Amino acid sequence: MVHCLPKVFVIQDKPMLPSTAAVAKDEHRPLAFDASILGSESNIPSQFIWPDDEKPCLDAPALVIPTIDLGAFLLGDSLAVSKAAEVVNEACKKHGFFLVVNHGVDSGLIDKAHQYMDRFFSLQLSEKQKAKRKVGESYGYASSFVGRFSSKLPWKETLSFRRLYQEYCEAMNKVSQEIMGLLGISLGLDQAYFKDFFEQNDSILRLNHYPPCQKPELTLGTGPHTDPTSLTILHQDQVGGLQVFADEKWHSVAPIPGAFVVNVGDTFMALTNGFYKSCLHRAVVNTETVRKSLAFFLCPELERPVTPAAGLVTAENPRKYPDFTWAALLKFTQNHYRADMKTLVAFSKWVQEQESNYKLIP
Ligand SMILES: C=C1C[C@]23C[C@@]1(O)CC[C@H]2[C@]1(C)CCC[C@@](C)(C(=O)O)[C@H]1[C@@H]3C(=O)O
Ligand SMILES: O=C(O)CCC(=O)C(=O)O
Ligand SMILES: [Fe+2]
Repeated sequence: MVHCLPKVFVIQDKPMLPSTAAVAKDEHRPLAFDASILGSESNIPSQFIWPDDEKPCLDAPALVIPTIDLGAFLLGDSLAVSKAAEVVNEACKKHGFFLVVNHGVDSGLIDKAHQYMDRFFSLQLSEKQKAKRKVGESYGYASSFVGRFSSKLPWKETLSFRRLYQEYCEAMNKVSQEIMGLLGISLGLDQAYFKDFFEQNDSILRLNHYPPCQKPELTLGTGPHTDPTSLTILHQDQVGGLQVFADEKWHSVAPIPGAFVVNVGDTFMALTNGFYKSCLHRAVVNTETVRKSLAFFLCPELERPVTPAAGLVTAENPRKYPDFTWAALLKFTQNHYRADMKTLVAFSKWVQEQESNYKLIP
């Protein structure tokens, strides 16, 4: 009901996905999230309250995270290479998540990227809205996706783009190529296999800005999901809030200055025919401090067929997913399905349905 809505909301366009929440008359119109005001609001709007079975635990135990010394791997010493390959193989088969240190990315560049981010998110909402993401597009400014969803809204604002932040993206591209070399070796493939596959790519950089929340036990900065993309290289600030699901429970991932958090996404899981798991994760918020993260999502070229390496399809491990393109999966997550922990299964079903519908047309 309109009188329940705090004044921080501004009316925007219609949502693309049907609401699953009971919405009162005027709540059919989605709203915008003004971080500067909502951070001190103790009356949390219902659209931001997550169902009980998905509510966060704020004191999750810390995960012991496998760590890769990328510098040592790149020197090519055979012992360091086989050690690194063993660590990623184990981590990716189990939960799809590891840390990378000694990666060679200048700390000044990372700091600069965070400072630019501060400048953007501290602008007034009306200014940020000038970069607003258009319906059906995956780039631009989004405040809680109020134009896309109407329940389980994430407590965050994001800015996603492809070409800006050139220097940072180039550094991430280089690191991701090196990690792809290591992932190839770890699967018994040629070091060049995934490097070649991802040499041309349609990657995305996303800046996540999580304002404080007075009731963090009710909300989520980013809901539980696996990334539909291939490999995510995330830099989180020192606040903490990232959680990973491993050994049947949620764990917190303590920030380590200068380290990158790397996780496998659904597209890479498909490329390995399910050998490597896409990592289930989420982000919680807190009452005191703004939290920021920079996520580089390595993605294949939009139209390049995503099909598993021949050596990974065997009699014991037959094909798990249909061939697809990143363009199709991206479209699926932007227009039909909100990425969660079951995206790849839902998408595979959708692809198969599309194919059988197509065959029915004479
Ligand atoms: C292709 C993508 C969709 C989301 C951004 C991303 O680049 C990779 C992860 C996806 C996401 C973060 C998963 C949780 C739900 C989501 C809506 C979000 O909270 O941001 C997802 C992103 C999206 O814009 O659809
Ligand atoms: O902010 C974080 O720590 C995680 C963000 C995330 O999972 C995402 O953007 O896909
Ligand atoms: Fe993610």
